[in-house]
Amino acid sequence: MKDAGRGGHARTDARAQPFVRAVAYSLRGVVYAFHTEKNLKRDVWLFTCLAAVEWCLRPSIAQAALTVFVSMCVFAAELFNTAIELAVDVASTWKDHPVAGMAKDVASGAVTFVAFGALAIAAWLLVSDWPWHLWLWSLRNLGSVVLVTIWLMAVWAVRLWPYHPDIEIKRPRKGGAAE
Ligand SMILES: Nc1ncnc2c1ncn2[C@@H]1O[C@H](COP(=O)(O)OP(=O)(O)OP(=O)(O)O)[C@@H](O)[C@H]1O
Repeated sequence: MKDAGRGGHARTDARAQPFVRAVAYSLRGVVYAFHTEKNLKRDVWLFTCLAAVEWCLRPSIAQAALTVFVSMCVFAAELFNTAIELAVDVASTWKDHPVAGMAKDVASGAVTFVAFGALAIAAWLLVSDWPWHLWLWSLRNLGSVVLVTIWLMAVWAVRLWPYHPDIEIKRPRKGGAAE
């Protein structure tokens, strides 16, 4: 990693309120992860499919809120995993070390746990809404549609937010050759 943290932080206006700065830093990290991590990109599409299903089946507002919360947990778990991977790469200087490998495996195990929980909840919601009806063009449970759509737009806003890699993160393990 070249000039990792401080160089990028210096670009955020130092005169900004601490809260605004904190949000800007968080957004920077989230945008980085959503542009570089294949798992997060896949999760965005999975959540888009889930939203489409909810537009059609129109679950109750409580069920829709549950799916939004669960998807937040999945995204958060992926973000923690990404942070841990980066920290481990820096700590191990991209060299093989059994502890570094184990740390990454544990972090990815945590994501797997959350993902299975999310799948179980999605399955339970689908089963509990049986028999399914296509409510796509009706006004039924409109609050659910609004909630899911707002969260979907927020997720896609982060995914499509212009990403300017102001730091260079090299992960030689993936490319094969270490520098
Ligand atoms: N420094 C290391 N030393 C030993 N093993 C490692 C090291 N880095 C990664 N590994 C092993 O390779 C696996 C994949 O690591 P990598 O950094 O490529 O993650 P990734 O493919 O980006 O994972 P994810 O798909 O969760 O983002 C790890 O789970 C770990 O078992």
